[in-house]
Amino acid sequence: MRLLIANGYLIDPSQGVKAGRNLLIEDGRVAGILNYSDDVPEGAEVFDAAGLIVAPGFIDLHVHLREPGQEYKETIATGAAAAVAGGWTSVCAMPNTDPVNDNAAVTRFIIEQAERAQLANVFPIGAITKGSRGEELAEMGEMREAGVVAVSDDGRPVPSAGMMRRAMEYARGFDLPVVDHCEDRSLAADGVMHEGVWSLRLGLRGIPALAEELDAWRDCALAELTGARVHLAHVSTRGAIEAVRRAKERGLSVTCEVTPHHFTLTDEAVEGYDTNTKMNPPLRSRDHVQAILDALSDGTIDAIATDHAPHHADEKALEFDRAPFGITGLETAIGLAFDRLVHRGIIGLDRLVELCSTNPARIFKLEGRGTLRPGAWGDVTILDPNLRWTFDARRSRSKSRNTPFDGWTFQGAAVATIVAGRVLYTHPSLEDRRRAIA
Ligand SMILES: NC(=O)N[C@@H](CC(=O)O)C(=O)O
Ligand SMILES: [Zn+2]
Ligand SMILES: [Zn+2]
Repeated sequence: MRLLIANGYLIDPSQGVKAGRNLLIEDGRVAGILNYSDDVPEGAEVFDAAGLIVAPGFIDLHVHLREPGQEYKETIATGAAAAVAGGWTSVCAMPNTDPVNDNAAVTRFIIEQAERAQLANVFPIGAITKGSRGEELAEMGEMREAGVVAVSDDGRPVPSAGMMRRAMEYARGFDLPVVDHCEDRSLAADGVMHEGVWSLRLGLRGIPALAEELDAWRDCALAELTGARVHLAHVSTRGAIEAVRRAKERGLSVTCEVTPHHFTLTDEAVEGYDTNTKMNPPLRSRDHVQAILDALSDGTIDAIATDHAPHHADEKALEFDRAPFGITGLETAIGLAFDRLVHRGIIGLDRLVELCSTNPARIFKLEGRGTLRPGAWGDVTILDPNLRWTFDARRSRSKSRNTPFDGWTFQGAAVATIVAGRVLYTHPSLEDRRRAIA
């Protein structure tokens, strides 16, 4: 099986490639980077990528697929379908399912379901503590054997510094990164949105920025103490970014991700009490959003991850106080990244690829991903920086529609998603781009 992605502009930061080249994929793997003038290899199907960017497959470090246990919100298959429709060739699945992915049996189940779906690659993340209850460490060794690529109690913070220290020491022994959801629950209490002018005005209980910042500082200090690989999930505050910046200056193995909603929206979006503006961490004030944009452009932020968190319409139909935290994000992330970051000059195209592919692969040590080196997996994301399109949540591949971006129009999209040489998604604008060569 041969696929030639022809006439595109290749951007692969992992090998410093930024040039017009053809990409050849053979039997699921990258076989080579060719010149436009080279002969089309015998029997290759040609995908014409003229005018498009060809990048190593995008990897989302943070999604919630809800299977096992809450298949009415999402399944591994529907989540993986939404992923490829959004340009993601791989997603990393958080363990807050029911049961929690805190043992090898659940890990193996997730991998089997993903293989059955034959869509995006799914890399499971195991729990840090049993049931993510924060009391007893989970069997990280067994889960690693079964295929987890990181550990996290996402959805909940690890409650004490002592427990986090032991978790980091244990995870370090298995060379697994510890992904932390930073939230000091004694400060966050029963808050439902960012604490500030808008929470006052709307009469909603606030979550102070400090709830995230305290845990971020704690985890950076513990990264130094333990030497563990530490990755901060969904950072949303100036202070958390400052903690990461300092940790990096000290040479610690600390990385972080931001979500598209946190670089796009402020807490003002909560004004209409739309529960699709309720997520954890909450939408922050303008000053925090500015800090995120600065950190995206100066390199402090390593990755863009969606924190795709599907919930059923009936749950989101409750009043703001009672609705669950979380929004979907797989299909709007790249549109938002183009609109809000690339076209506003905050990042360039190569940095976009770094944030969505090169760095995520490095952070979770995903072998043969995030690169188009010969021998790597033939996972490719094709981008059209100029395509104008409108997101219609009713046509989402996800089972859930809890998004604040329904009806938004974007300039820029992922227009084709290729996993191991199989073209799994193409935007309708690309019909006629594929032809088989006899
Ligand atoms: N982000 C959210 O608001 N919700 C996530 C949990 C989490 O990421 O902390 C969920 O699982 O629904
Ligand atoms: Zn979280
Ligand atoms: Zn999450």
